[in-house]
Amino acid sequence: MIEESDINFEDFEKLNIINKLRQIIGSWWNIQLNFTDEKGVLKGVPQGKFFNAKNPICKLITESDKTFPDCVDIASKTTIESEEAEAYLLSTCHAGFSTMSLPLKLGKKYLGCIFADGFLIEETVDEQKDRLRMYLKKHFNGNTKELEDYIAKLPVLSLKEVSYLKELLEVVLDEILNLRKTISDNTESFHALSNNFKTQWTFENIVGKSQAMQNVFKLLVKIKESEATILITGENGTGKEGIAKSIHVNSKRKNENFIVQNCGAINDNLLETELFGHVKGAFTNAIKDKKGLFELADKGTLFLDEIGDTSPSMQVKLLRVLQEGTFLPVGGSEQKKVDVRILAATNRNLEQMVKEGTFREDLYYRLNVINVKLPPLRERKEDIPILISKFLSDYSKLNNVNIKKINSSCIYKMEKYDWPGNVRELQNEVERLCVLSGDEKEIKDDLLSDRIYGVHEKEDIFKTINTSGTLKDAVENLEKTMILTFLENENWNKSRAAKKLGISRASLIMKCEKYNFERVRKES
Ligand SMILES: Nc1ncnc2c1ncn2[C@@H]1O[C@H](COP(=O)(O)OP(=O)(O)OP(=O)(O)O)[C@@H](O)[C@H]1O
Repeated sequence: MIEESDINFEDFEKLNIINKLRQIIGSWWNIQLNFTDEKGVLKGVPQGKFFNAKNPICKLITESDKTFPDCVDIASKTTIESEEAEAYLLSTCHAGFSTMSLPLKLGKKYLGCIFADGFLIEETVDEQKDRLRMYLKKHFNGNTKELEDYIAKLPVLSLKEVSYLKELLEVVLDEILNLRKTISDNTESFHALSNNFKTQWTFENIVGKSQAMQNVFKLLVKIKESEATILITGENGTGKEGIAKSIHVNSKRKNENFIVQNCGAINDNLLETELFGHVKGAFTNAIKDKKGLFELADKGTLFLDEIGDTSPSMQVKLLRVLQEGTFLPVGGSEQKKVDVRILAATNRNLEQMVKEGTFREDLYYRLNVINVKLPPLRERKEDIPILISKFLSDYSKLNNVNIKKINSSCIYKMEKYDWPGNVRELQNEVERLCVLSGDEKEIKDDLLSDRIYGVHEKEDIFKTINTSGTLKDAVENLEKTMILTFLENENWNKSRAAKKLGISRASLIMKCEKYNFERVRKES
C-alpha cells in the first residue's frame, strides 16, 4: 500500500497536462490553479510565494504579510468544505473573488483539493467588486485610481465559461487520479513481485512476467531434452546470452563447458583460429598446436553471438560443422570431429539478409531450427518492476548489504522510459542508483539519470493546443488530441482507450464518429 507520505504533489506539478492547463487557465482568465493536501496545506508553490497569483490584486493580497494569513485560512477552509462537495464547490474568498474547487479522492481517501482562484462571475460581478473595494480599503487604504483600473480589468466569467473552467479542472483531476492510481498499482504489484520473482517469473537467472517472456520460458521448458540448434534473436541487451546460458544449464550438457564467442568482435582470420584452432606453423606466430573453441566445447555448448556478422567464407565453415560435426583447424589437413551443441544469436534480421543474399539460406535454416525471440524492453514494460527488484537483490548479495527500497515515483518514471539499451541499460541504472544512494535505505527518484528523470516531459500531447483561439475550439482540440493519442497508444482498442480516458465505450464511439477518426485511422 502507498504510505501517506508517499503522496508526491511534485509529480502532479511536473505533468505536462497540468502545466499546460495551468497556462491555458492563466492566459485566458488570469486565474491561478493550486493544490492543497488533505489538511489544507498548499502544495507546489514556492515558499513564501503564496498562490503564484496571476492578477495584480491577488498578487497584492497574497504577497502582503497582513492579508497572507487570510489566504491561508481560505485555502484550508476550501479544502475542508471540498471534502463534502459532490463534484465541485463554487465559493467566494475573503476578498470577494470566486473560487472553484474539486475534491481529490482516491477511493474513499481524501487527498486534498485542486482549486482555481482569482475571478469574478458575471451574475454577481457588482456585489463582488463592492466587497473587493471594501477589503482593499480596509487593508490597503484602497480605492486609488490604480486599484480601480485593476478592478475594471479583472476577469469576469459568464456561467458558460464557469462550466468550461469546471471541465478543464476535471481534466486536471482525472490526470492526477490516473497518475496516483498508476503509481499505487505499480507499487503494490512491485511488492508482490519482489516476493515471488524467485519462483514463477524466473527461468534460471532470467526473469520476466510479460506474456512474451512467459512464452519464452514455456518454450525453454519444452525443449529441455532437445539437442536442437537454437537461434536467439533480439536487440542488444535484451538477454540473448542469458537465455543461451540458461538453455545450457537446463540441458543434458549442463556439466560440460558453455563457451561464448562473439563473431562480430574480431576479423575473419582471427575468428577462424579462435573457433577451429590452428596447427603448429600455420602462421608466423603459431609455435605450437592450439585447440579452438569447438574442441574446448566438445560435449558441451558453444554460443555464437552476433552470428549475422560472419563473412560468407566463415558461414560455409560453420555450416559444415553444423551438418557433419567436422572442421579443419587453420593450417591443418586432417578433419576433426566434435560433438558440440550450437546456440546462436543475432540482433540483425537474418531472414532479410537471406533475401538480400548476405547470409546463406542453408545456414539460416540449419541455425533456426528453434527460434527464441526476445522483444525489446519497451514492448514488455510489465517486466520492468520485476527486473528492478532482481537487480536490487543482486546488488545486495554482491555487496553484502540490505536490499534497498525504491520509491514509487522512481519506479513510475522507470516504467515510462523506453530503455533503448534494453535490460542491460536498466541493470546499469539500478546499480548506479544503489551506488549513488550510499547509506540511504530508500532510493528516491531525484537520483535517476536525467534522461529517465525527465521522461514524462517528452509526452507532450498538448503541444498542439493553441491558447489564442476561442475556448470552445481549444477544449475541442484538447479532446481530439487526447482521444487520438489514447487510441493510438492502445492500438485502437476502444474499450481500453475509453477506460484510460475515463469515459464510456459508447461515448468514445460517438466522439470518434463526430471527429471522423475512423478515416484518420485508415489514412495513418
Ligand atoms: N530477463 C532478464 N532477467 C534478468 N537479467 C537480464 C534479463 N535480460 C537481460 N538481463 C541482464 O542484462 C544484461 C544484458 O543481457 P545479455 O548480455 O544477455 O544481452 P544480449 O541480448 O546478449 O546483449 P548483446 O546483444 O549486446 O550481446 C546481462 O547482465 C543480463 O544478465
